[in-house]
Amino acid sequence: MSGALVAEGLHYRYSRREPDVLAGLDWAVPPASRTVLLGPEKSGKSTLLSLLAGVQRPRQGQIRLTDGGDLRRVVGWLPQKPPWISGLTVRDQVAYVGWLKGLSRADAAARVTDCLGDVGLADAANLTTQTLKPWQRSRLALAEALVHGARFVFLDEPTAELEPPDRAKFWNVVRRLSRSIAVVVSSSDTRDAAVEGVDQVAVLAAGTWRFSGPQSTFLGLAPAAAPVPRKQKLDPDERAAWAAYWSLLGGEAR
Ligand SMILES: Nc1ncnc2c1ncn2[C@@H]1O[C@H](COP(=O)(O)OP(=O)(O)OP(=O)(O)O)[C@@H](O)[C@H]1O
Repeated sequence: MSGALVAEGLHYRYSRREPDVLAGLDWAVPPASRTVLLGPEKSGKSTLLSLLAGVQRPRQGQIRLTDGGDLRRVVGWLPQKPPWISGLTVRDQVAYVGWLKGLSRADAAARVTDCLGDVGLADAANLTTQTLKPWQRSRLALAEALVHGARFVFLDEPTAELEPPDRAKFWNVVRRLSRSIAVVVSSSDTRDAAVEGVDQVAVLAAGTWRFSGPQSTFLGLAPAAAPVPRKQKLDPDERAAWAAYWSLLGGEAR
């Protein structure tokens, strides 16, 4: 089994005039795992994931692999609003991104078929990007995040726009991918923390951890006295996730 990705003492702020968004965060992402990162709006989820994915650099602190590999070669990133190149086919866009990430043309072309299969887009390989539905576009971006052989992928709010059937299919893709790679999913929907097979849950608020640990421990935090949210029908685990989150945020969650 290969090593974990470890972050130590991460500090980040967007400008000198503004306070730190992250103020000394430590974290570890195990290999071949599924992690859900929860937090209220503007708590720093996107900032943290973009640092871990190498899109931005921390002001202080370090991110490293415990097995000493080259971080840039093993991380992949799915932004909240993934861009696409109009006019290319799905196959060509993924191959192009692979080439941009340093693969030879031949290696990129060879990886495309595997990646599109892994994300459930094999049937869409010859469609042009502008004809894709939103869920297909986010799968395309996921294939791009994986094309160079990522071992850790960071997905920023990938379930935010998905209806329940597409959400369930998305989690099936994550389960399949995480047999060999670590998948970290940020979300503002506590139902994602209750999905079967999630290993780790982390809760970030105002740039500091309120919780980080196994899903079973997280669900066990649920106080019986938590109010029941009215807007959604929740199964027992989803209700436990919501109640645990609510109590970790000191009753601020809605
Ligand atoms: N490009 C940017 N320039 C300046 N400030 C930013 C930028 N991006 C984020 N911020 C600020 O950093 C803080 C954390 O934002 P971030 O997007 O990381 O949180 P988040 O938990 O992902 O929020 P959301 O769920 O709303 O996307 C917020 O105060 C936000 O306004």
